[in-house]
Amino acid sequence: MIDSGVAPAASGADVATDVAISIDGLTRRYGEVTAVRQLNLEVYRGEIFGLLGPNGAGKTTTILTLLGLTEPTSGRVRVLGMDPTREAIKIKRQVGYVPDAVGFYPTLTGRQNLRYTARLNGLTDVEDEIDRLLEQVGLTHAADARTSTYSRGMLQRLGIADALVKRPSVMILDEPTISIDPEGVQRILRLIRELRDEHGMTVLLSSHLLYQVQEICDRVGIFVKGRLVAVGSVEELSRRLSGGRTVMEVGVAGDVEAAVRVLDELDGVREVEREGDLLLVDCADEACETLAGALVRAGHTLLHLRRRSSHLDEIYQRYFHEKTE
Ligand SMILES: Nc1ncnc2c1ncn2[C@@H]1O[C@H](COP(=O)(O)OP(=O)(O)OP(=O)(O)O)[C@@H](O)[C@H]1O
Repeated sequence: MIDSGVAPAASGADVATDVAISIDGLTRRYGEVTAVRQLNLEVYRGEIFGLLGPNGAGKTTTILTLLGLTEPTSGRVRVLGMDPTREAIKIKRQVGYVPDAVGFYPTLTGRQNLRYTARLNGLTDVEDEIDRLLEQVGLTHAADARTSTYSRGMLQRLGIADALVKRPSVMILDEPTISIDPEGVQRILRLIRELRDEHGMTVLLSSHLLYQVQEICDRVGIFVKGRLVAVGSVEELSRRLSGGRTVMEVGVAGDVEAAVRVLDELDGVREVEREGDLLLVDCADEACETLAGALVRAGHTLLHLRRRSSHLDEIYQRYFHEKTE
């Protein structure tokens, strides 16, 4: 059994100023299907949090509950301290939402659609902001074309600009880059990171694209069949799975075989393997700190020393299989 690190949310946690989203015992059933089961989760202000999980795991249902677009069967949800069921309109003003399939008025241009959203939100004097957003999502060239001529990826980019027009303090994105080309993805990820760094925006995104999530998210939650089976940073989850063992990458100048002999002798070192110019040292967590000193004392010059953590896809597969077997 893998320790999931999933603890119930503290009661009344949403009143604390550092929590943007709090979910406490959320269950959502559709007839016989339980889409989300006893979910407890907190997303902190200024955090980028990734929801991961296979099709049908319950990610979209959770997001719709946060936006007041569907009601919990039981449990309690708060967004910026507000109850989405009762204050959906207020939440809509402060939360930008990018659904997986974005719809716009097809006969209006991208720019006109953004203007329309701004007006709906009571914002005036937004022309410069709209120009900037179109540039940030890479749509300046198509700003004055009707959205009926946009590709799916272009609509998705416009969806992100549209959610940002109202200057939200929380952004919720469902598969934000699924139709966007790799170069566009890098641009969008950079933008999300900048918005967090510069404006302290809280970001919740769902994705299947694990490398992307690994690159951008501070913490991730892994969903399987309506349950959140693990929460933490990629490094924390990786450490939890490794059961107190670590792989260290070591690079030394000169006599590599002699370095292998030094490492093999150390307490807590289980195996030393070669991978190109590097040595991979499988050792107990406590042994990691002794490697560098031992090598230097034996006269080796250390060129590289780094803890190797699991990639998110490895972590995901492990938790996924644990819960479905
Ligand atoms: N309106 C609905 N009516 C009935 N069942 C639904 C409804 N919405 C979702 N479900 C079911 O709830 C479960 C969770 O669906 P949900 O869309 O939340 O998953 P997801 O993790 O977002 O999946 P995907 O990655 O495919 O978008 C699925 O079994 C789905 O069939």
